Amino acid sequence: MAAALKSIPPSLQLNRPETHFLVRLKPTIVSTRRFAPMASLTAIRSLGIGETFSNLKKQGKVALIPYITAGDPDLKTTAEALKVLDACGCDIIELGVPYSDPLADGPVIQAAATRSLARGTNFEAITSMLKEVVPLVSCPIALFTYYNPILKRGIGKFMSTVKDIGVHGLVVPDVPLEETGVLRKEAVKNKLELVLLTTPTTPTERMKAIVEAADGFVYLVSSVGVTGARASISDRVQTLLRDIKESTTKPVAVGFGISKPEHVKQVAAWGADGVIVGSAMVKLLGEAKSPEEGLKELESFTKSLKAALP
Ligand SMILES: O=P(O)(O)OC[C@@H](O)[C@@H](O)c1c[nH]c2ccccc12
Repeated sequence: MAAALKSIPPSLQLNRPETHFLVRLKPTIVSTRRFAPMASLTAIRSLGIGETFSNLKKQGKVALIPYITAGDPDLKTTAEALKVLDACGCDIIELGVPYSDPLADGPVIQAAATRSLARGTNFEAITSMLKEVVPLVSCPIALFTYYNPILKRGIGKFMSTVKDIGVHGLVVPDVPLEETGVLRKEAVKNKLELVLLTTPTTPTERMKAIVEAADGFVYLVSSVGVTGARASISDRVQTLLRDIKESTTKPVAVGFGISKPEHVKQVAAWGADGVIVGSAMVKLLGEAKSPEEGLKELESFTKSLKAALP
């Protein structure tokens, strides 16, 4: 794992409130949730990722997108954390599938993956937890996984499993652009939005190809290196956002290093459609004295970030 801390290998190109009054399954309860208008009483599905962004844009709002590692400190707490994040007004949630060789992750998320795997978290346990929780969460969830676990299960099988649990999107940081064709075809077939990543060192033509192929949103990695809270966010992000927005009308969300309300405010002011916060959230949950303590800290931290966003 220590090796993984080295810089990312060159090949590894990284690459809410339409409130619909809805009669839920139990017709006695009416709730204001961010769900698509229901065709029937049988299916409750939140809005998709792209739809969420377009709703926010109409309201002049910026998406708050937390990332947490599934199973850290345990899956029960992950289930609670998803509900807390949703209740605090997060607009999309990235849920990470723990992986043994997370090349693009810094020490906080690496440690979270190690803890989660050590507890025996596996893909099957994550999907059964999600089957329970997704209907209770009003914002779309994007499953975050490295490419290898997808290949291990078979792309088609993986995609249909993910669709069946009601997840809306997929973020695969290490899929080489050249291999996104197959992944994207299966994702589209299963109505999943495949988010692709561009970095400060991605050549312009390659960035344009990534942006063209991305669904849901474009993930702009704010800085070179691995994930992890930074003291400040490089003002290069402003230029990178401008360059990307010259090539697309697709929403662009910025991640890497964002860990304070002032970061969130700054990145939104630079024109981001969404801000992604991972390591700072993962640290609160995974390193707290108890799961309850972690959930409490997650709630107040998330509220502070939400308050800083337009
Ligand atoms: O942890 P940070 O610095 O806040 O960055 C978001 C990041 O955690 C999340 O989007 C993510 C987790 N693992 C990744 C690997 C590659 C790219 C992005 C990620």
